[in-house]
Amino acid sequence: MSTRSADLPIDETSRARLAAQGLRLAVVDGTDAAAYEAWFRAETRGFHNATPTPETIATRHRLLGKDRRLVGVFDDTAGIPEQPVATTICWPADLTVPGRRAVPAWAVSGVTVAQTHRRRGIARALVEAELRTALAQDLPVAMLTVSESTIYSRFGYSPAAFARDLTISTRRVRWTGPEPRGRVQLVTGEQLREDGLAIVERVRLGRPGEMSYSGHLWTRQLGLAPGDADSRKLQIVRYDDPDGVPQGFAVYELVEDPADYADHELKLHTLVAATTDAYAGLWRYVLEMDLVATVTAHLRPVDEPLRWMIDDFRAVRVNELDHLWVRVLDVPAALAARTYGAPGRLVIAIDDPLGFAAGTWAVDVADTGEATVRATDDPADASMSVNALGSLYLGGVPARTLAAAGLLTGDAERLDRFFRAPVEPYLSIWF
Ligand SMILES: CC(=O)SCCNC(=O)CCNC(=O)[C@H](O)C(C)(C)COP(=O)(O)OP(=O)(O)OC[C@H]1O[C@@H](n2cnc3c(N)ncnc32)[C@H](O)[C@@H]1OP(=O)(O)O
Repeated sequence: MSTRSADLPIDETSRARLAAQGLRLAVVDGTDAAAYEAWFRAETRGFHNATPTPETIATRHRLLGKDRRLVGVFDDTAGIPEQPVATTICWPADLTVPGRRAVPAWAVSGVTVAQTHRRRGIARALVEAELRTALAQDLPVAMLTVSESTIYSRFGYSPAAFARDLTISTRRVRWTGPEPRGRVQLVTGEQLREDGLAIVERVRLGRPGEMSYSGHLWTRQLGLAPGDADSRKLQIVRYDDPDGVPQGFAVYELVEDPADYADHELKLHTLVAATTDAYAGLWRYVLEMDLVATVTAHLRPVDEPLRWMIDDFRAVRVNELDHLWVRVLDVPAALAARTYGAPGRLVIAIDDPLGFAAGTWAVDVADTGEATVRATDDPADASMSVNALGSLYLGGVPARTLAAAGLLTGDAERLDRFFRAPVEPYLSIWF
């Protein structure tokens, strides 16, 4: 699948649109080291990051060059013509949906346009091209995580999974949760390379919003990406159950407070647990660290049990952010990929300015929760934009909320009976 993605031809509509401006839209051959480097330098610059070292470029090329679709927009009159003036990188990944199953999705990332070429429709051409590329591969859904939440609604994307950043005042906290029965072990990233990924894989289907990943995204999480200056700060622990089986891990760094050595901040980068015991063991370890006054935890699930395992609710301050944005492209395939909370028939009318998802669709749900979905002329129970459908898709956003916000009309309670999932959607990584 991935080789095919990289080799698919460039979208003709966007190619012609950019050619009219004297720009060349092209697939970049990621297996060619020089072409990859030029693309990667442009992407790095687009995100205002430091110029990558040769080591970083070589590693990224090795990990990403072969199995990602790299796209660039070239301006042959630009100062560095071999470097694209715009980039994107895409690949197929499995997105977990309600019902412990996954839908194949088009992950879109690295969308940048050089400051010299902004606001002349280049990003629009790139983003729309990759929606059509997704459909050309029969991928019913596209997804991304965003730098700014103002960009992607116009293309039919909408937030479907939220996340929270936590700031915990550890001196106020006493552990009241279960006593973990296993053992927390300090390990190296290398030691966790295989076991850790196996744990990630085990939890993935239990949580709508999680996606399949490995390679670069996993290496980065463990601090094993060469050339990553921050990786030396990372410490890693693994949780082994009483039988010695690895059931979770945490990756964190400690930051000194120059004013008081006893007031370090522990930045929790990742905490993944396959069992409630591992969850308790890892959080307790983190909260009881000596010389630490504050734990900050980035990108945590909105239904984090932690606050119910300590004696002071207000020791945890919460900041919520939109995280995973979903774009439904093929309504029958996308909706049939998940299960539903109620049997029966639901008819929804979808408005989609780009056309892909537009229509009236009957969702017939069997007692098993599985659905068949087809176009219908029946009157709709509810009407909404493709954006609202994207937000409902993983089961986390209540239809009643969207109705109250004026984003859908019709029987929101019925929609909620069908669409709401028992597990809050969550994605534990940026991509
Ligand atoms: C999934 C990801 O990769 S998220 C990362 C997004 N990239 C970044 O944040 C890197 C820095 N920013 C950039 O590189 C560019 O400014 C981009 C990619 C955000 C936009 O590129 P441009 O080529 O300037 O956008 P383009 O001209 O195609 O604009 C398309 C539409 O988006 C709007 N738009 C573009 N950028 C923004 C923005 N930052 N905020 C709000 N709206 C925006 C434009 O007004 C235009 O609207 P309209 O067509 O509805 O009138």
